[in-house]
Amino acid sequence: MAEIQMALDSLDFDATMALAEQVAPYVDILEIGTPCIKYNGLKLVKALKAAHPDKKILVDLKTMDAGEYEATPFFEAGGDITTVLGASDMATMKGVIKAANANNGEAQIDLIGVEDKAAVAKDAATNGAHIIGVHTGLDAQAAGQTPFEDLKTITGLGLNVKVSVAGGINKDTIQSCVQAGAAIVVVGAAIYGAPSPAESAKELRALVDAA
Ligand SMILES: O=C(CO)[C@H](O)[C@H](O)COP(=O)(O)O
Repeated sequence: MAEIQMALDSLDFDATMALAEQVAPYVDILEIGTPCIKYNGLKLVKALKAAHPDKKILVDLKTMDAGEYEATPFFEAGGDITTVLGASDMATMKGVIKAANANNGEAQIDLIGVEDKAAVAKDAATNGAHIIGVHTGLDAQAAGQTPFEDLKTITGLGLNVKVSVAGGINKDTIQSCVQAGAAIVVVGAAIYGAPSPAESAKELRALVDAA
């Protein structure tokens, strides 16, 4: 069964906690988005884990250097998954993988901006990555890009890792992502931008479970 990850991309601490409360019944992973974690820091990781001990917390650090050093406190604060850029040095990725393993967590390699995504995915999987993230970022989405072809390329490699997909996923595309082999589907704007985020998350849950 594929997991749904809700991207909490607001900067506001209280709004983030409130949105998590609304969507939690329908999602598996609560993601603290990159701008949100930079703005709010470890305090938000602790608060979110305390409020939702049954959910995985992904901290979208998008680490680029000093992997183990940067990721460790976020795992210790209650994060279950942190992200590291596939554009970083393999030593950085290995540092985050080491921090994850030391804390019973998972390291996700984010392929955002990576030219040869298949090569990085293979290398990261060989080095113990837990999740490979196929990701079209917000700025690339605004330029008309989508993650769907890259998703097929990465799942087609048959690597022994979970594949996550993010980048403008909504109710019209979520089932095809699951059918293409995504173990985790990430949704941000399609939930937080909906008139009722809870209703949107509920609808997406039903679609994923039926896929
Ligand atoms: O990581 C992100 C941006 O870098 C977003 O959280 C991710 O893309 C999901 O949001 P959306 O569904 O709105 O694209």
